[in-house]
Amino acid sequence: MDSGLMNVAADTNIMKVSKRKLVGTVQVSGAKNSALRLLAASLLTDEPVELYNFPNGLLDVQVHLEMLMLLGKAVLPADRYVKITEDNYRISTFLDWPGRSIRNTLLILGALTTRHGEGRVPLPGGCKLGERKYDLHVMLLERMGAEVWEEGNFLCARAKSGRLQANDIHLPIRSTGATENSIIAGSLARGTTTVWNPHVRPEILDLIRMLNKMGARITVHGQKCIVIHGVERLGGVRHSVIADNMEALTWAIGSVITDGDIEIQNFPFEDLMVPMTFLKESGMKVFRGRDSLIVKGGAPYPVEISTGSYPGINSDMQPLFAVYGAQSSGESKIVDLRFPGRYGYAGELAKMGMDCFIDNDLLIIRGGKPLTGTRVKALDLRAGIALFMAGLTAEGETLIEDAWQIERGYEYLEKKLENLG
Ligand SMILES: CC(=O)N[C@H]1[C@@H](OP(=O)(O)OP(=O)(O)OC[C@H]2O[C@@H](n3ccc(=O)[nH]c3=O)[C@H](O)[C@@H]2O)O[C@H](CO)[C@@H](O)[C@@H]1O
Ligand SMILES: C=C(OP(=O)(O)O)C(=O)O
Repeated sequence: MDSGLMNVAADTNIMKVSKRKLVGTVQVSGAKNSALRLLAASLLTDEPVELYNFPNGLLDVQVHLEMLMLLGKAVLPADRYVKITEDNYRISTFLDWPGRSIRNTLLILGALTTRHGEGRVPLPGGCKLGERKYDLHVMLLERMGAEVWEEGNFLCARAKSGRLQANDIHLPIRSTGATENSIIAGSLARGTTTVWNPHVRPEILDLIRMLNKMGARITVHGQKCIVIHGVERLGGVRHSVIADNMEALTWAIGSVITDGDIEIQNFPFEDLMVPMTFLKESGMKVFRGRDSLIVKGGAPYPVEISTGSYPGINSDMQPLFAVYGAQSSGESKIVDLRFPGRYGYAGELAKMGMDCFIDNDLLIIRGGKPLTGTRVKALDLRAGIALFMAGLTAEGETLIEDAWQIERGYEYLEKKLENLG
């Protein structure tokens, strides 16, 4: 069966995509951006952490699990499940990881420093989205009594009094990672930490739910603040990872633009209210089941969106909105307020025939032009999946270089596609 996707050369990591409709049923996996945070939180306890609905197939998750093992944790993966234990090892506070780094090393540093008083981790990696600073992570650890410094390719922290001290953390922007790191660091700090202007989004609520099950005392006060009463120790936990809203949105958009018909199971309705409102207003036809969404193909209309904090449209979603807009007759406009100028992918889509230009911070797409397959490059994860979706609508073959980027955030893509055609 032609899955529409073939990894033609594993060594050069090129993915070949051809035109096809997506028809059938697909199950949304556990969320990358939740699973990674929960893995960092597993460092806060010496007791077992068991995660269900766990996306073992994701490249970033595999990197993270290996990092945990390097630190002294034992990892037992099974089907959509992982168990992390400490087995009497002394956990190392120096993550001497020689491979590709991930953004989550910042949270690993927060977890090591709050539990062991110190940590040393590779500088953060992750998608290159223009300037991606980590000054807020440094600021919050310093506010909690740590000294933080860089040493070559490593970021190091040490609690000056041996244990982090709770404090007020005022975030100037609703940073996802800085909110998560404050929660992680605050959970074992001495006293009460208040995070003002936090980013409250589904992945963060999932992290808080798990930590509270472990014995943490964290309360969310709307978008105003999150209060964390530090505790002496945290225990083991069994927890289920939330569904990946990015993956769910990908299949919904894929169904429309390939004129397909997909039932998306495990659809996180609550987490996608705003993006789905925009898409429904732009021609997406949906039918809601109990925990699934059926999306039928049809004519997409142009979109006008800006990205921002939850419940708004996540910056990660905008490359998919661009592909949606490219299929519609008319002009679509995108502005990314989270990562201004995150439009590198548009240049790659232009190679396939997408008619677009950038005007200051605005991306304008003149939709309705047919796309043609050619050789393009996945500049980051979401750029990669956007090219992949565009490839499903293009005449001829699309060859995506650096396709490993897609595997960072989409597991079992080939297998899922087999069920969709
Ligand atoms: C693993 C994970 O969950 N990654 C997500 C997380 O990234 P991440 O947590 O890195 O993103 P942030 O929410 O922190 O970034 C928001 C904005 O704050 C700025 N900033 C951030 C930290 C800092 O120390 N200093 C600073 O200036 C960033 O440059 C950006 O402009 O949220 C982003 C959206 O918000 C998503 O695109 C990423 O997929
Ligand atoms: C930007 C992303 O991830 P990371 O923060 O891990 O680079 C993403 O998931 O799109």
